[in-house]
Amino acid sequence: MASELKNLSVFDTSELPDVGHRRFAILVSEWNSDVTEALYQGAYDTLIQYGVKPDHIVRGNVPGSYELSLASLWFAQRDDIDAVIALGCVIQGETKHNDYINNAVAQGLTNVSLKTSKPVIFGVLTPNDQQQALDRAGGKHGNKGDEAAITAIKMLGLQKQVYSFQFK
Ligand SMILES: Nc1c(NC[C@H](O)[C@H](O)[C@H](O)CO)[nH]c(=O)[nH]c1=O
Ligand SMILES: CC(=O)[C@@H](O)COP(=O)(O)O
Repeated sequence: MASELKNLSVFDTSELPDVGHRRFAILVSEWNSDVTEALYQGAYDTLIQYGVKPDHIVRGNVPGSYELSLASLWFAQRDDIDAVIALGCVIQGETKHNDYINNAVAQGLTNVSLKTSKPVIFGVLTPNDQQQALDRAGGKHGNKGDEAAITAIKMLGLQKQVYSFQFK
């Protein structure tokens, strides 16, 4: 569903799990830092709002979104990390470079989540221009960081359900 039709900061919070004991890594790309810092603040604030302890959140900075995959693997392989939130903003340039980055990051983060069996959330904006980015980093379409954080929480809830479910 396009962001035009669904605000990134509006979501169902009726069945969120207790995450008071859960630990999160938030990775932030340094490219387009005006946007990615807003994404980070949204993700951090959302985690705190829904019960995560401040000292259970670790931040890591990467040079660009392409590096999010490897950094996510490093954190996800730690026993004391339950979920990873990867934040970036890849703005379309003059060449196809953004396509290669976006495809690499999307596949890379997916691979990390499947390799580690942990939520690794794709919080990377892939806008055509700066305004589209700002609209999705606390602007009229909400904040992708909010969405990424609540997605991590919901996936941990599903993970707990899956591993605790018993047929009668
Ligand atoms: N143009 C953008 C980049 N480019 C840098 C790459 O992500 C990577 O760091 C470089 O290719 C070296 O491996 N990164 C972004 O996050 N956003 C961009 O718009
Ligand atoms: C994807 C980017 O914005 C950056 O790598 C520059 O892209 P381009 O050289 O295509 O303008």
